[in-house]
Order: sequence, then structure tokens, then C-alpha cells
Amino acid sequence: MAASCCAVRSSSFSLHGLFTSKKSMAAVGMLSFAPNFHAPTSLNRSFISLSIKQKLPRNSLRVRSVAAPAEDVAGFDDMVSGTQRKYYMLGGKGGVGKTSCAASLAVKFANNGHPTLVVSTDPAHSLSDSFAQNLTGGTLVPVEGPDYPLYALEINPEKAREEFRSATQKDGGTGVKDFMEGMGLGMLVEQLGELKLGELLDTPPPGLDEAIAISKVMQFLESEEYGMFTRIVFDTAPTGHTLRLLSLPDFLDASIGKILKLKQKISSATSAIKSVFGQEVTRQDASDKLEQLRERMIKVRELFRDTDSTEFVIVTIPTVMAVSESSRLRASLQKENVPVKRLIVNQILPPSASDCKFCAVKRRDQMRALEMIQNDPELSSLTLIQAPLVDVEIRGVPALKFLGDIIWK
Ligand SMILES: Nc1ncnc2c1ncn2[C@@H]1O[C@H](COP(=O)(O)OP(=O)(O)OP(=O)(O)O)[C@@H](O)[C@H]1O
Repeated sequence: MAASCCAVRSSSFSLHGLFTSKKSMAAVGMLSFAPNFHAPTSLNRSFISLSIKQKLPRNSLRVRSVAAPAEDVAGFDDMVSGTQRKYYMLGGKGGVGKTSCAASLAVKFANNGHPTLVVSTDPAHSLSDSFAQNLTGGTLVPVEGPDYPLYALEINPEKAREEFRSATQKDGGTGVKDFMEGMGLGMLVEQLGELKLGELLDTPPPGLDEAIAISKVMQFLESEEYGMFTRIVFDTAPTGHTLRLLSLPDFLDASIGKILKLKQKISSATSAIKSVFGQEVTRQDASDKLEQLRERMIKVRELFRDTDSTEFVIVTIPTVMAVSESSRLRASLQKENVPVKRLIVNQILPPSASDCKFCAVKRRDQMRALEMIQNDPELSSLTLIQAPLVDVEIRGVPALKFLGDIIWK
């Protein structure tokens, strides 16, 4: 953007100056924002909304407030209320700010008294980048900075595949069963029988990463280790991978159902034959274990669909392509009965006294995209949260708190 335009850009969205000064944290609470960016007081909001109307270039699209004032848009009060565990999944097109928004929500929950876990199911993790702390390793890692315990977990399908592969090399592959048992997927091995799983992992079938992520989710539901968390925030992978993850429980439930039916037929046939020859009936434990897996998959599917405890927040940016993908994502989530209430439109150009040519065109495109949202049957019913483009990368807890105070009001 040309220097002149940027020079007059309101300092409200300048993170840069803020974090070079010593009083940076104190200042974070005193910044004023453009309307709909959750101005902290009505006075700020009316002043700024007046200035916005005068300042946008004449030929820009009609600037209609596309969101109610902050206080009743994000509805953070109901997100933070109660101690019954809630799950928030943030997802959307690649590069729109899913990790930044998820991490800022996790910081906000922790600063509001919730022991919180932020989980990345995206094989291309960026939580460590976002928190500017090393959170890798595939285990729970404490995040320094927030008032209440905040832990991060980067589900590492590659690490899980590695462990799996070495298990297949161990004593002729029997190690695979213990490994998969550990993830609650042991009975799958029994069904795969002689299949050389190690080779299978060299070219893992689509969905294996999601199966590993799902088995992690099952542990959240069942194991003591995760019992303390009252908020779990998922930073999910870009759209396609996440839709596979959400549809996997259904797929596994259906396919396990078919295996069980087939086993039933085979075992009743074999037991009929064996009873004629007076031999014992076939062992039931493989089917029982498959049944267990099926029940766990149903639990995960129910978790994803539980309107009281789970919500999927779509994150997008104000471009036609990103809005179109968000509309398709919302339609797919609706098909999976996954609850969606909120849409974050991230990286919106902040108000400016006068736009250079580049910014004027950019702003016009953004307005067009925002208009698209208002007219989109999938997106128009969602509460729309606007997040401004700030002038430095969102890295580290103070910056995440700053972004969180704008978005999650
Ligand atoms: N409102 C914002 N203002 C300025 N920079 C932002 C904003 N939101 C996100 N960013 C920056 O944009 C880049 C991408 O953000 P982020 O990693 O959160 O996106 P993502 O959707 O998780 O990406 P990926 O799909 O690659 O995982 C990061 O450098 C981040 O700091």
C-alpha cells in the first residue's frame, strides 16, 4: 500500500508501535477500533463510524454495516459461560488465519478462568509459530503467558505412523496390534489380518491421518489425562482434510457394521459346520472389539454433532474465492449435522483517511466479498465477526491476546 495511504491509516490497528513500547500490555486494553471491530465503548464506536462513512472512496460499494456491534456479535459471554466442557473447532480455506483465531480463542478462554487445551489436527502444524513457543512433539505442552493453564497439542500423524511402522518391524509385526490397541484401533489390525501394514503406511490411504486424529479425540473423551480441560479448541487443517476427519466416524461405523455382519454370517456358517463335526464355536473377541471401536466412533460422531458442547467456527478472508469455499464448507458441515453459528472474516482492511489506488481497489473487492456473504444462503444466517488486518504478524501471547480482544467480545 502506498506510503501516503498507510501513513494516515488509523493507529488503532497498528500492533507494531504497541509492542515496542513498555506499556504494551496495558495499552492493549485501551485501543479504539472501527465499528463492528468491537469498539470498547459506544462513544468510540459512534465517532469512528462517522469518520468511516466520510472517508471511504466515493466509488466504493455501499458500505453497509455487515455486522451488529461487537458486544452481541461474537457472543463470547455464552462461549465462556459454564464449566461443562465445550469444544470449538476452527476451520476454513488455507492461510486465512485459522491458527491465529484458534490460538487467540484459547488464550481468551485461559485468561477467563478455563483450563484450556488447543489442539492442532493439521499435519502442517503452525501452533508453535503462532505462540512463538516450541509446542512440537505430539504430547501436551504448557503454554507460558496466560492466567490459567493453557496446554497445546500438535497431533502428529507422521510420528504416529513412524511408531506404527517400527511396531510392524518388531517381532514379525505383532507390535502393530499393541500400537493400534494403544490408540483404541487394535481391532482394525485383526480385520486387516495378514495385510503387510508397514507397506500400507508407506503410501498411507487417505483418511489414515484423520483416523489417528480421531483416536486422539477419543482419548480426550475418555482418559483422565485430559479430564481437567473445560475448553478444547481445535485448530483444524484446511477444508478438505477437515471434512474427511468429520465424516470418518460415519464411514468407519458403516464399514465396521459391514465387517461385523460378514463375520456374523461366516461365524454362524462355521459354527453350524463345526457343530456337525462337534468342534468349539469360533472366538467372539475380534467381533466384540470391533463393536467397541464402532461404539467409540459413534461417540466421536455424537461429539461432533452435539449442539450443547461442540461448535465449528468458519474462518475466511474477504475474497470471492475464500467466501465461495466457506459457503461449500458450511453446506458440507450442515450435511454432517456439525453445528456452525459463527463466521470470522479475517484480515479486513482497516479504515483509512484516504485510500491509495491499490487500497481503494482492494477495499472495493473486500466490500464485494462481504456483500456476497450477506447474500449467501449458507453464510448469511451466521453471526459475522470481523477481524482487521493488523500491521504485523500475530505471533506470541500478547499479540494473540490483542487479536482475541478484537474478535472474541
Ligand atoms: N488479522 C490478521 N492481521 C495480520 N496478520 C494476520 C491476521 N490473521 C492472520 N495473520 C497472519 O497470516 C498468516 C497466516 O495465519 P494462520 O497461520 O493463522 O493461517 P492458517 O489459516 O492457520 O494457515 P494454514 O492454512 O497454512 O494453517 C500468519 O503469518 C498470521 O500471523
